[in-house]
Amino acid sequence: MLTNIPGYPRIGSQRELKKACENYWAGKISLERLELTSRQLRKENWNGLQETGIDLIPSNDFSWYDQVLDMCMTLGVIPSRFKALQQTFANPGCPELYFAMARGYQKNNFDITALEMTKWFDTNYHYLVPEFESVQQYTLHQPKCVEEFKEALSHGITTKPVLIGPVTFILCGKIKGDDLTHTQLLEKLLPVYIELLRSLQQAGATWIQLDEPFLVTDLDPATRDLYHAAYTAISQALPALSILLTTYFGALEDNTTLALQLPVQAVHIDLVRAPEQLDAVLAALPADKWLSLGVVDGRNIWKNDYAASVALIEKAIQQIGEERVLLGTSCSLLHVPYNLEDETALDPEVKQWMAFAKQKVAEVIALKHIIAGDTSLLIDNETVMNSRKISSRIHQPEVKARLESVTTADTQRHSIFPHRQKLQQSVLQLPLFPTTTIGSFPQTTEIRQLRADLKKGIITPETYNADIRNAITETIYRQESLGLDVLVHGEFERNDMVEYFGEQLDGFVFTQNGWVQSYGTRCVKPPVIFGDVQRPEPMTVAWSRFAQSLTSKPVKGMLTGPITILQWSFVRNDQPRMQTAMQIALAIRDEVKDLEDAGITIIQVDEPALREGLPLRKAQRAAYLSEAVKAFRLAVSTVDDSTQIHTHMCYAEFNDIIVHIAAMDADVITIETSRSQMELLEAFAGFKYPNETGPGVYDIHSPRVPAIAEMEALLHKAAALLPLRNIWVNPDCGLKTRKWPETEMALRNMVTAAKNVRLAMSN
Ligand SMILES: CN1c2c(nc(N)[nH]c2=O)NC[C@@H]1CNc1ccc(C(=O)N[C@@H](CCC(=O)N[C@@H](CCC(=O)N[C@@H](CCC(=O)O)C(=O)O)C(=O)O)C(=O)O)cc1
Ligand SMILES: N[C@@H](CCS)C(=O)O
Ligand SMILES: [Zn+2]
Repeated sequence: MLTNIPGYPRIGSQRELKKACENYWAGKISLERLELTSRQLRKENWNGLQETGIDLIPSNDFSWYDQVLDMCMTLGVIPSRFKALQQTFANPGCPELYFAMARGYQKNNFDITALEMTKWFDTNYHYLVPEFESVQQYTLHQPKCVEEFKEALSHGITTKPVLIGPVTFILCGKIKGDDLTHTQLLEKLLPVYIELLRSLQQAGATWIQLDEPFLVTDLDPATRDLYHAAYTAISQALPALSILLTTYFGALEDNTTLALQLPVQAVHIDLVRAPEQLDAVLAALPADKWLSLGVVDGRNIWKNDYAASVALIEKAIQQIGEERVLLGTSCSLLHVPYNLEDETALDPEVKQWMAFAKQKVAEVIALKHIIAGDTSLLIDNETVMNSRKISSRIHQPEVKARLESVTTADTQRHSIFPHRQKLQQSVLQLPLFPTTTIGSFPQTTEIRQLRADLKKGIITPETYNADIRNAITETIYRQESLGLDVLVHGEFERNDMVEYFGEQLDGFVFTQNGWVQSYGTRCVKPPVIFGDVQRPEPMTVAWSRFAQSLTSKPVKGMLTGPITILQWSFVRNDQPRMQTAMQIALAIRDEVKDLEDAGITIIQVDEPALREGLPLRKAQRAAYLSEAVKAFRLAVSTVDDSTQIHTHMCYAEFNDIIVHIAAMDADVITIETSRSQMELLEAFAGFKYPNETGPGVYDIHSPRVPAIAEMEALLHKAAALLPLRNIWVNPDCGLKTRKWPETEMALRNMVTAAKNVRLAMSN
């Protein structure tokens, strides 16, 4: 029985890659230095996995920014707007083009927007969306995976290169213009894929992992044909290559036969998300195929329940024999932190239930040993599992009782929206096209340093609070002088919009170094929900009250919603996720009420992860959405009609869930639309979305300063689609990753654009 790891974290256990890339971008280190750090990180990962005894060690799971972007560069999927830049940086070893595609490029007389970024399936990891154009000619542009395979070989390690499979690569991209079909695209890409796989084979690769997570989604007949065409062509061209077709994040279900009949050596399935699929897969597995069992959770941080995993493994062994079984994690370990051993401050009782990437690899090896007869490991694990089941730290009867007493009335505002809107207009007295921002302002090095100093005890809480108050004061005045209508306090006191709340809620623990890549060099440290959640005391009220005291303009209270807190945390797996979400909703509800009582007239409850949590299978979506909407409504429906509830969402395609967005019944929703040129608003208009909407007028992910005319044009587009009094003017998302100068320039232009449109509309 071989052991298999589909992918390992790449940011470095101390986020060395983040620091190296950011320093390279800032011109503080050379390319050689960045490459040196990268080589060191890859070597550490490979050596670590080899020392633990893993058989199929991944390579090409490393990336400077994103593995989908790497695939674009490898195959030459480069949008034509980068052509001139590509000629300027013709040397394939030069990363300028790569980073420009990731981050946009606005210097040396170029002004090129980045590739779109979106969520990788239902994770908090973002990938860059490939753009396919009919004029593109694909060639092996930068065979990074071959270089990394050879690099590992030079350390004496034969790795299993990991690539995005051809069909998933196509499906996660966008075809620009409609003169190219998926079939034509596959025909163009396949020869390059085959050339790449051949190069890997020639370099000595025997196993190659092709990731095809789209196989756990609903597929139409044309897409199924793509799978047949792609894998038939690959196996005919390279019959001796062992392809490990890798699926994760769900069950194959109706794609079981399709996946198992493809001409590959082995198929990997996710038995953490979908243990029930094992029987069907074993029954349909052809006699010449191997099965890779993903039994150790790559998406969460809980220790593996060995008894449950062993039952699955033994079932597979009994039916197909040990020699055809591979054993591993459910998916790449990219989604969990490096090493639990680094956590010296974690509550020991909770810590004993947890496992990070390094521990998960050890669990895979332990399971192999148990299968080989070492039952002592099983007994130790059972003791830990039992301690979690009976721990008094987890269950809080008063939380459960409160949740049981929730009624439908608790999830409904007092009056319907038109009535609330009138009341709110008379209280708030806002102009047409009111301007606002999404909440965060630049998290400068100085602000982050303050928090670091507080943590290290270099400054006192009093000094920290005073400095944060100064930052808020300055930001309120900046917003006033920019002429914004609805202000925010800037979120300076927050390390992260989820971790900050986790730190203040019972039932959570948080880590010191549990970093996970979110996009590019940006990382998050998801808090861990281990028990029943409740709010011991107000979390944001003092900051909001202070900010409001500085101005006569409304300052939005700023909270994170229950589904987003759930999605961006590591969630307990001993009760349904939605039960946990409802407990969080009650905690947020108390905060909403306290903010209102403190005189805050507008309260924003962000739900950017609501779309991300949508089940990958359509059949499961309605149930999720109805519960997610209920959780949001429970969180906000405590307020008076005159209090305006905002919500915010980004990174999402909302067309298919617009009905549910409307059901949230927020008075105002601010959404990301600028990268798609407001395409999304057609869905809002078509559906006659009744409440107010702030379609983002500029992309905050890039330092590029948008021109007034650009934003005016977008606002005119919105005005043609929505009732004028329902339109707000705001950026796509929060400004925490931006610097102050570009932020001020962009907002000044935005306010001018709003004023111009107001004027044009009143004439
Ligand atoms: C809106 N987004 C978010 C997502 N998920 C979240 N959990 N939170 C989000 O906001 N998903 C979707 C998007 C993703 N977007 C982003 C945007 C920006 C970041 C980001 O900037 N991450 C920071 C880390 C944030 C943080 O926790 N900062 C801490 C400081 C941590 C730190 O580095 N400390 C240093 C010491 C400081 C020093 O000495 O200078 C250290 O420990 O070494 C804080 O502010 O206190 C990042 O840097 O990657 C993430 C997702
Ligand atoms: N209020 C948050 C939302 C991010 S999705 C912010 O502004 O950063
Ligand atoms: Zn956002």
